[in-house]
Amino acid sequence: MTTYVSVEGIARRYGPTTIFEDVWFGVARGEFVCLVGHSGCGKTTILNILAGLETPDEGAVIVDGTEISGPSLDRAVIFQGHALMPWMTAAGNVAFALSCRHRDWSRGKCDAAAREALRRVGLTHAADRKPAELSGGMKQRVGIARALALNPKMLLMDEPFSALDALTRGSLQDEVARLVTETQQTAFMITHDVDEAILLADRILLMSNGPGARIAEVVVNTLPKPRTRATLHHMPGYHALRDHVLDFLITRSKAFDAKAPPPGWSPRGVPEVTPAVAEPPPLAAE
Ligand SMILES: Nc1ncnc2c1ncn2[C@@H]1O[C@H](COP(=O)(O)OP(=O)(O)OP(=O)(O)O)[C@@H](O)[C@H]1O
Repeated sequence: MTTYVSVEGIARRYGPTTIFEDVWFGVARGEFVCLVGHSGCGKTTILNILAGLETPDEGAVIVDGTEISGPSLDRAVIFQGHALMPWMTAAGNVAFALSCRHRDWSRGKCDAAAREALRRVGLTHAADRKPAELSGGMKQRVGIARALALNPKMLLMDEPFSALDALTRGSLQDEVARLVTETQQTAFMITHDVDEAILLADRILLMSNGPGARIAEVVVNTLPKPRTRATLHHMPGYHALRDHVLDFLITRSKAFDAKAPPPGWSPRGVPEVTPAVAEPPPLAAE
């Protein structure tokens, strides 16, 4: 896989406080990368830097060979809140984004493409409703439809399901897993939910606690796709993977010290681990 995004030594500082520094990683074309870490370590800042909404205090982000200098419709963001325009219908919201992306498209073409995008997320029936007439999950679906309709080169998601109830969250996670696998979408997502990361990610970046946070470890998720929430925990390797990420969050994220790093760690050579292969396959059913 070719590297699409290259994050090269970025840092964020506020006065004397370094939130994170020396952060290096890449995202390959078609890859789904999740960033996991405790509150305050700088995850949203990193996503905003990738989106071009913030500039790093040091380092650079190279996308497709060019350093980014601001936001682009090539990198669509799905936020925690859905950020829909309340006076427009669901279809209107998606069509508006499409008309910004494709200045030469007619109103009819934008509307048809918007309705197709809403169909893909199961919202055909709600296309003509305004956000106030939609549930939280439906609104978030509109946000997802809008981002996917733009056919971005990269999808950036900041805890897109965290404000939803557990049932809605689960079904949307499955939908996003299906859609990104189908479309081979390159994606970068922040989550606090370990199962969500295991469901969606090809690689999980584990960030140590701030201040002075770093990418401490990269976990390679070898569980086969397609994955669904219903089958995930039966997959051989799932428990080893989950325990590894949880152990990091509970103990190693605090203990990590970039001045006395674990053997084999360097900012540009963060160790990749593959916990799932360490777990023997379950015994065959009698
Ligand atoms: N204007 C500011 N001045 C000082 N510190 C700031 C400012 N803005 C953000 N920070 C700090 O930067 C750090 C990183 O914030 P960020 O939102 O990126 O963290 P996060 O890992 O995404 O957190 P969460 O998981 O809670 O969303 C936080 O510790 C925050 O307190």
